[in-house]
Amino acid sequence: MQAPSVGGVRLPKGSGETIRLPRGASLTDFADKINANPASLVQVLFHLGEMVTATQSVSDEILELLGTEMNYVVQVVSPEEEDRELLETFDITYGEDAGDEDDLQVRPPVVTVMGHVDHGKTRLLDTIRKAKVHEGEAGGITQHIGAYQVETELEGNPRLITFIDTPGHEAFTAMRARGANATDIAVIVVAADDGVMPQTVEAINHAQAAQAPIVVAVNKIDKEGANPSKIRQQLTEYGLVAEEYGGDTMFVDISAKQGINIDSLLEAILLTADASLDLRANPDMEAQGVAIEAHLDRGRGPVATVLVQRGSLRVGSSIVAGDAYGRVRRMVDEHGDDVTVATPSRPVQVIGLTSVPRAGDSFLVVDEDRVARQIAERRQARTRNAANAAKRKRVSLEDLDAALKETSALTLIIKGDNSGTVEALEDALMKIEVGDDVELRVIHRGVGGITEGDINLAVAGSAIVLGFNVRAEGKATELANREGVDVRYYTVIYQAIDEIEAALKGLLKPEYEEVQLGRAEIRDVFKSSKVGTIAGCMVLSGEIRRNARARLLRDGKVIAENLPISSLKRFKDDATEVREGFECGLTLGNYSDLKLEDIIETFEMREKPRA
Ligand SMILES: Nc1nc2c(ncn2[C@@H]2O[C@H](COP(=O)(O)OP(=O)(O)OP(=O)(O)O)[C@@H](O)[C@H]2O)c(=O)[nH]1
Repeated sequence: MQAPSVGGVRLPKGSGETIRLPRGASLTDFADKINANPASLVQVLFHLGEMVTATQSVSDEILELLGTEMNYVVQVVSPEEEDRELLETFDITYGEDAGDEDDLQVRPPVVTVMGHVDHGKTRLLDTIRKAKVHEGEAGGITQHIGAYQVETELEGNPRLITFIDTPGHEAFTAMRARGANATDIAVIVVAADDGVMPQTVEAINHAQAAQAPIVVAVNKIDKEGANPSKIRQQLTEYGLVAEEYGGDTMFVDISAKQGINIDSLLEAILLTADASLDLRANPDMEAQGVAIEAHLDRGRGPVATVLVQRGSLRVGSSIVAGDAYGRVRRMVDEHGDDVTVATPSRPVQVIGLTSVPRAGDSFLVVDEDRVARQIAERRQARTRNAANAAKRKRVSLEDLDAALKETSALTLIIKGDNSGTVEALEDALMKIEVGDDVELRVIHRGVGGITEGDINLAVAGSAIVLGFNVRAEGKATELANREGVDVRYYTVIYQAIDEIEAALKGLLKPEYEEVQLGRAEIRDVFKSSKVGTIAGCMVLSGEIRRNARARLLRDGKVIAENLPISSLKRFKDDATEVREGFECGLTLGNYSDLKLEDIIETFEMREKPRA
């Protein structure tokens, strides 16, 4: 192994081998892989012009740059890839139907209802639930398990639709954030007496981002002032053109309250599904899908509602959901009835997990309990590592590399009375535009009063503490005073932004501009064996100062730049400055090409005030 030296540090260099790092790894993670000292990697990057600390999470590009420099091939692995590889070690593929075309069977569409606050999402889900009870289901839908299925009819054929029973796009996006795409079709509810509102637009954006076809339910048509055609018109702006206007989006006018046109809405959902989606899955494989709701039940232990997306889930199966695992002891549907087999698009409550998964976690059935446990444990370890890494990153301020201190940075801790303001303040601060040579860093943010912990962190990270509608608690104030920590209180966001902006400008490296000091004309040139070529001058304007910089002009052209006024005399005496209208003798370093009538211009560089 070679041991090259960068900035005096000896490093173990690779010979082209591949190292795999999770996305967002730090230099410490890198160093672990190659048995090096993290500080030496900080230095390598420093010499490459990148200033990062050992524990900070760095970009793919930096990991790769470091790899190239150290002669390793770096492969950055995303969490999804990591998980796929984990499953591969058990010979499991998640997310695909096994078998071929012939094994696929039609499955019901899964629908999420979204829309603006109070436009009737909950009411609509209730109405559908009550109106469309499975034939022979005496009790109706009695349980809220997070999703339910209803039976309806299309062109004389019985059909099922699955509704996710958590209205709104928060649940929808939370699931998508975990990589789960549980929804096939989005029903956007718009109240006909209110019109398109901000969250209507958000919901449309979310649905479109997920590439879920949209059916528009124009609700509250029973109300006075309801104007369904206005809704159709408003929505054309968002790319939703009603079929009757020549578009391909189905609009159905309904009243969730009076149960008007609910059947038409269900029909529209099925028609849209049939027209734009190929909803088929293989029921003859081990079940896979997504957890849509989970909680800890006092009597039954962890309870999770899962949506089967492919395969069939059976009582007795070994299952892993996120980092929870177990054996399916019992399955219950939305009527409170026991289920022995759940086929694609069927939501069921599963009892038998040893811990509670998160909404959006994927689940899958494996051959043996042992495999389920091993997958869950490996995922738990990964979650723990990620959490530890995050924690390390937070306290990393103590070991901020000296190199980093050389850059101009303003480090902040933000505390506020609620998470919304803290976020808003951080966002706004991050948007302040200052040059590239200064950086704003928020090392900690949180809700609540300013604590001793915050002050200690501020000391370690040389940070300023911003309190928005919160104050330092007793001991924290003492500590801040003792340690000289700057704690600032605000109640108005703009005031905070203005002050931080001013502080950032103070940190900017100064910009300089040239300021002319004076001009002199050469009237005489003589040589001295001791000091070289001397110019006898008349100061035409301003003043000539010793040690100022000068340029030489001949016939209006610059013939020499950046010359020093190295000696300056008035008659026989040394002078520091000679003003307009006086004669002087000077030398320009050892520059000797001086002629009569040349002009000497002197100037100095002054710090430019910032706008
Ligand atoms: N007149 C009339 N009122 C309705 C109709 N649908 C819902 N409402 C009423 O509108 C109000 C809001 O309905 P919700 O179903 O709670 O609305 P939501 O969209 O779920 O609201 P959030 O859960 O707050 O986002 C309730 O008072 C409903 O009774 C309707 O078709 N006609």
